[in-house]
Amino acid sequence: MTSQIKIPPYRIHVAIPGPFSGPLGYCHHSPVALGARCLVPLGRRSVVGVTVAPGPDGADYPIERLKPIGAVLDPGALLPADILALAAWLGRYYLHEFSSGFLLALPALLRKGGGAELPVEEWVTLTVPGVAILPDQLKRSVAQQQLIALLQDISTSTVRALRERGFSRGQLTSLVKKDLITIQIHQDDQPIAPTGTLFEPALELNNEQQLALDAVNREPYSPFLLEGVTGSGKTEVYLQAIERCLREGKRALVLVPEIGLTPQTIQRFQSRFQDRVVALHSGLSDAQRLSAWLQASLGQAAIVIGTRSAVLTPLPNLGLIVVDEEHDLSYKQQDSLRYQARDVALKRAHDAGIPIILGTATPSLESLHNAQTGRFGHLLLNHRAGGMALPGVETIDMRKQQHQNGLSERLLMRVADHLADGNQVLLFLNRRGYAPSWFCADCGWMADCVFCDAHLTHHRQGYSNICHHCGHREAPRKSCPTCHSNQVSAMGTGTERAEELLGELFPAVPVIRFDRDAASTRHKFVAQLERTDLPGPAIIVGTQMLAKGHHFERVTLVGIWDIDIGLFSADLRARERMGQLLTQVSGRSGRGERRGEVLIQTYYPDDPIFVPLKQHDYRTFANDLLAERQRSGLPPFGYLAVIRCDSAFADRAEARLQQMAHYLLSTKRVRVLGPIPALLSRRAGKHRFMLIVQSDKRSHLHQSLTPLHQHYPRDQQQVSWHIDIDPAELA
Ligand SMILES: Nc1ncnc2c1ncn2[C@@H]1O[C@H](COP(=O)(O)OP(=O)(O)OP(=O)(O)O)[C@@H](O)[C@H]1O
Ligand SMILES: [Zn+2]
Repeated sequence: MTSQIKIPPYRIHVAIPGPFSGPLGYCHHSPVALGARCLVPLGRRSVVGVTVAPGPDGADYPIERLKPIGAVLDPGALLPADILALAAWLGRYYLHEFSSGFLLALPALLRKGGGAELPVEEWVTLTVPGVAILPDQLKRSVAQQQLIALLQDISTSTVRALRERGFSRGQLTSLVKKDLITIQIHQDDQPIAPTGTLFEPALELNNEQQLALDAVNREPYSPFLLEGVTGSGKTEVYLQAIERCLREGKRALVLVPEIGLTPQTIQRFQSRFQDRVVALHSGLSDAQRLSAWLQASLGQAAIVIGTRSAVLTPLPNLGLIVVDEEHDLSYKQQDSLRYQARDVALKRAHDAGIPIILGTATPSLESLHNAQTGRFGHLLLNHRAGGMALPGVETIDMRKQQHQNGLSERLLMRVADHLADGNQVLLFLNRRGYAPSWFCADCGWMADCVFCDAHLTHHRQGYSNICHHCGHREAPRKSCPTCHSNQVSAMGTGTERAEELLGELFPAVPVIRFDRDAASTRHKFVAQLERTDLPGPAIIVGTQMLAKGHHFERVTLVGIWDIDIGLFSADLRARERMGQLLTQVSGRSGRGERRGEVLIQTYYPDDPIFVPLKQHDYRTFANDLLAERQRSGLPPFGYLAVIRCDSAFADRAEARLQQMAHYLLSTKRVRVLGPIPALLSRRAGKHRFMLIVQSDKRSHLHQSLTPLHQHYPRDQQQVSWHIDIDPAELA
């Protein structure tokens, strides 16, 4: 008896989570659209993958030995061709698992195999009386008047969209009771056509803004660096460039740093455009993220505004990309697939043949170099938009000052003056917690983390000593373990202590703190931001969270409490970051009607970093750094990768990197430095080493590094390692 098993005739290539360098082959009884998800067997498990084009060696494996696909989850392509191509490029370029770009492109629920349908929505429509009524007739409620006026403008909307605009369920219900609107439930997956119609008129551009806007042409791929001093009105240029893009029926993608995507930012876009704006950020639940993603990919949104991973959002007929604060560190993912979203955005714009605007007051050295060598158009806004002058910047020589916990008399007096004038003051202290160390005044002992090569930070809230690297916590010792003295206490000043001190000095003034503890969630962060809107003087104190493009209308004094530690960091980019941070933080001063002032406390007032920064000359500062980079062949004049390796056994980690160094040197295409211990040489019980790999040619770097994954399995003998292409820091 012969039984004939019929082999499904179609060969399907699927990108699957795991350490594979290409797609895996499966078979199926019918063709499957590229970009659809399917459920496939992998060992004993069943996993969700994405169908893709065959890899280089995908065609020759005998089809009878392929396993059949378990189920096809999508009727057509879920990821369009442009995103598939970009996702494949991501894995290759960043030398990571083949599937990582595809998985990054999908919202979590879709990665887990969930359905890709938009949830049903509640739609609000005006009734006949609702169309006819004059909003003023709703005498008692301003909100209801605004709601009716809005609906009369846009005719229909979802309850969700109205709530995003700040209207409440109760206000809607009142209008239903008055028979002015109806709410109906149905699903809508029809794309809309962007129109660029505005709710509020655009601002009249000043000369520089107009020149910048006019330069952003419609030609195929044209990248621009929009370098505009703080408060120069870069956002208005984005808004008007987007308006023109929507008028042509195309869509726009806007990337912002994580902390910059506040309800205020989203509102700024929503109150300008009648077209739908969809936001993608880490504050969304999985279901909300899925809904936003589907709206974007179905073409229901005209503008998508999002953080790092939004760069891979499918958007039909994309016409413009904007990357705000392009220098921001949050664009670089620091684990797993270590991509740089700004660079991915450039690649996306290039492949789509569309303009892209990178905006900032403090360009990254890479972007500045690209602009100065003509690879990017260079658009300049040298003046503040409202005609306000940039703040005066001065240093305070701490060697000559009396101080209380690091707050000098001079700065304290100026704080008091500005508060007395009814203004707000912003104090920057890049150190969270109560104090950076727990210290014995008799012998100098300091509390260290048992798992890391680092001191513990003292936190008053919760009264504990915490390691900021691994999260280890312990109760502060009351006596010194070395000399048994009881003279142990917190030493130095962090934001928590600064808040306490300022509260004692200015009991009548609210102190609003921003750091990862006081603003640990998006919600808390926004609540703190809202407190800064209350009338009257206030002190805002916090870490670099404060530096990211926030527009505090009434801040007239910015005080830099302590940045000296940043002057001596060993990291390649430490000075670049320092200059950016100082410029950005200083730029929060004097943005409203009153002239601002900036005071920088330092024990090193002669450090050359302060000379250009006092004159608001970020460019000279950056060009000095560029000259140094050129001398040493560092980016953007050469190409870098870091291989980091860690293990509970220091010798094993070091030996693994030693082997890699030998191999890499044998390719004769790269220079290798190391293995050397990482800046934090032990973290969470693991010893950490790194290898710095450098080349004058990008292709040489990739050719040398690509084979490493085959030669050295990633996690073996308790050693794990990864490659970081274009590292943001060498730490
Ligand atoms: N053409 C204009 N006329 C009048 N006011 C303007 C104009 N353009 C922008 N503004 C106002 O100037 C202020 C600063 O603008 P915006 O926040 O866009 O600056 P920015 O360049 O993004 O600054 P930063 O880089 O510091 O975040 C805003 O209040 C904005 O409304
Ligand atoms: Zn630790």
